[in-house]
Amino acid sequence: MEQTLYERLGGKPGIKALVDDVLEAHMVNPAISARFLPYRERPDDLNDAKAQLCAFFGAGSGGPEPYSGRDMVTAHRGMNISTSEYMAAIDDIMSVLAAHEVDETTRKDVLMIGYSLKGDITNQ
Ligand code: HEM
Repeated sequence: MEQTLYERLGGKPGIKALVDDVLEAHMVNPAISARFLPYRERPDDLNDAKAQLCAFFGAGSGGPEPYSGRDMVTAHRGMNISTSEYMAAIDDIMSVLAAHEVDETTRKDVLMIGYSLKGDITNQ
């Protein structure tokens, strides 16, 4: 039987490692670092954000963990995230997946899911 996306991403530990590195990448990406650097001063909030992201990606990729965070429109409302900021975030995600040697089909699957959320996240 085919593996779920969750399994292909390495399950819970694999997704945790990806989320950690994606947030680190956002903090040094000049296009979006200003949005994320405040978390450096608030490690508890950073850990909460990471836990929400792990649950979101886990639940969305076929894993057992429930996601109890906000929907994407509500979570990003009022931030006025531009299309170029959105693309910068997607670039970080794709780079981290490549660095973790996630295979190309899986990278494309993640890209499609990310792209499907664009309208919910940008210009809200
Ligand atoms: C595919 C793209 C994205 C996904 C899947 C995503 C997912 C999420 C999730 C699951 C949360 C947690 C929601 C909660 O705590 O209830 C969140 C929060 C957040 N996102 Fe995104 N996001 C994306 C793109 C972006 C972009 C492009 C930015 C900014 C450049 C951004 C900035 C933030 C910030 C600052 C928060 C924290 C909000 C708060 O705690 O008030 N996100 N995102």
